[in-house]
Amino acid sequence: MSDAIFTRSEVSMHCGEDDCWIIVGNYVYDVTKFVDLHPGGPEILLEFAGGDATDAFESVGHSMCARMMLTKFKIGSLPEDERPDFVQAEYITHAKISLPMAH
Ligand code: HEM
Repeated sequence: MSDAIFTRSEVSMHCGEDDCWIIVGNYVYDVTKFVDLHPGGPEILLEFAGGDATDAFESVGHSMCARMMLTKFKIGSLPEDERPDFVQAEYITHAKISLPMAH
């Protein structure tokens, strides 16, 4: 299931509180069930519904716990030509603790 490829355009169709996908880095996450549970509140997550939350997710300084949590919602990846041009930190890719890679 997490081998699936979704374009940014496909992701953008899942933009409601009952169907909420977001992009963080190279990956696509279905966070529908998490929206109401988000410690930062549902509204802030819904602002990014169907869109790219990479910068917002990183700039808040989410804990390792939040990063591990994110991996549980992964449903697929962006096509290679739609991926951001940075190397995804391993803690998101494999849900294991490691230092972010240098750009
Ligand atoms: C689905 C992805 C997300 C997950 C799994 C997640 C998870 C969490 C968790 C576990 C916390 C508690 C503090 C911590 O452990 O770091 C938190 C806090 C917070 N999150 Fe998220 N978050 C997500 C997306 C976002 C996005 C896109 C934003 C947008 C800016 C955001 C904004 C915040 C803020 C502002 C807090 C701090 C709340 C406070 O301390 O009052 N989160 N998040």
